[in-house]
Amino acid sequence: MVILGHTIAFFKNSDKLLERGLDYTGRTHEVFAIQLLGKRLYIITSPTDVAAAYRDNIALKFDGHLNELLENFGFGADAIKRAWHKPEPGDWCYIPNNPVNPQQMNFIHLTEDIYKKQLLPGENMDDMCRGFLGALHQSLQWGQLGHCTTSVQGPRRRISLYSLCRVAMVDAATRSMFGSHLHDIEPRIVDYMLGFNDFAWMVFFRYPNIFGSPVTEPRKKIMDALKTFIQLPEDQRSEQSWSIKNIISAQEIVGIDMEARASVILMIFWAANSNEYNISFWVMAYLLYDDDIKELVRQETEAAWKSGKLDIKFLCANCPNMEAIFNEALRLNGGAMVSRVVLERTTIGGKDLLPGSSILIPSRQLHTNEDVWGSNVREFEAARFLKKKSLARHSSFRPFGGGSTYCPGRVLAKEEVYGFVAILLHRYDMKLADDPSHGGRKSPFPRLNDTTPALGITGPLKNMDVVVEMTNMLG
Ligand code: HEM
Repeated sequence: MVILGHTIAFFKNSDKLLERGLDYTGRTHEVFAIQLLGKRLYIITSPTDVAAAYRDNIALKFDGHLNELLENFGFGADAIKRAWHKPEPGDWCYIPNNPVNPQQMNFIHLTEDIYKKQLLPGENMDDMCRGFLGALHQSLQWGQLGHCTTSVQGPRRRISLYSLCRVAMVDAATRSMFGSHLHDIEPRIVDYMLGFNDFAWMVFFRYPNIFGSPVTEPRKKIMDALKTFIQLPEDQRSEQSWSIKNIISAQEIVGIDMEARASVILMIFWAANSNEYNISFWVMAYLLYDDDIKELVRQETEAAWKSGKLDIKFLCANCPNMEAIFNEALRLNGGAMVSRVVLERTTIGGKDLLPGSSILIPSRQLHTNEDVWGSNVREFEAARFLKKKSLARHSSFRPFGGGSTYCPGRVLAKEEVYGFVAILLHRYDMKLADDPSHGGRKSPFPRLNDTTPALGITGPLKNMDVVVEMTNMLG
């Protein structure tokens, strides 16, 4: 086994470092290791090894990794102890027939259970999606687009696609979880979430805080707003989602401090926001750069409008071209690096993994494995997932992770992104604007920002936006 690379190379360009690792091992996709902040990280990239790692819930556990995450987000030792404590009769946190926690789970597992019940398909998920789409119907109105507009000429305006996606999607996710309460407490909550997400990798990878990190201020502003929200009497949180209400009740019972309470909500709030605006940006960009595909998807999505109302279930079940493009966008831009702590000696791909180290499953390297995807791995191919439907279930396609932490928001995410695209294409004629800085021609397709460690869907490189000319079709 080879010990490669180092911390600086990882933070400078994690993708390049991992590609160097693959080259070093002859691109066989065998397991290799790097040293990161003094710790050994095994990199797992072959489809069979990935499937084996996700199956191994004993030696490769997420719970070990979760403690690190909780600490990074603001949990102290007392809160961690309380959060893992399973209520037993006579305990301070034991309530017989507890309606919030009928199975008497520890707070961590109860929280996971609550957000799964919120996010997996069912009534709670539908409620959340309704809140999200309701917010989009408002924020995507012609008169509300000032925040992303660079110029207006009669019925036409020029907009920044990236700004549109960032603000509209984060605003909608915030309202779907907290109603209007968090906006009322902190009117700049969307900006702060965007600022936090731009540098959230620093929190995850414990980036050394030598010069004061850019994630500190947005994190503090969000935490302050969440602390105020949590302490509101319940009747003043009337628009909150089912899961937020239940998690706050569970926190009160277990008695963790306010910093830890707000940290839990921040983690979930962040998970709901960290991928959606970037994937919406890429899907829209692919459509805008190919008029034929855009027209195909417009016709597909238009069929889901019934008497002026969008039928979201119909939309998600009847748009094969949209589905193929969504998957291809996830494949090319999904950079999640799923991590597990090695708790017991175990073997993956014939290699012994030692306790005390961690594993990393980098989806970018899975999604560009030529043995699986062919020689055009780095190219966008709109029909790739249409031609071979089984690719969507391949072990080397992991935009939503897998195993015990398989993204519970994956179905909701699809409804939200499809809904966003369907509303835009229904209301507006959208086309690429001529770009004066490119001699009046269209700007080149934006490049993926692969320069910082990715936690999910990555955005474009700084200053590589898509400028769009929009015309209002609804008058
Ligand atoms: C295209 C959009 C999305 C992508 C690509 C995505 C991706 C992921 C990935 C890769 C993980 C696993 C992380 C790990 O194992 O370390 C994850 C977990 C999670 N996601 Fe998503 N996600 C998306 C949308 C959403 C949405 C909309 C929500 C909620 C509204 C959400 C909530 C969560 C939660 C709560 C977890 C943690 C699960 C756990 O640890 O048990 N995600 N997501």
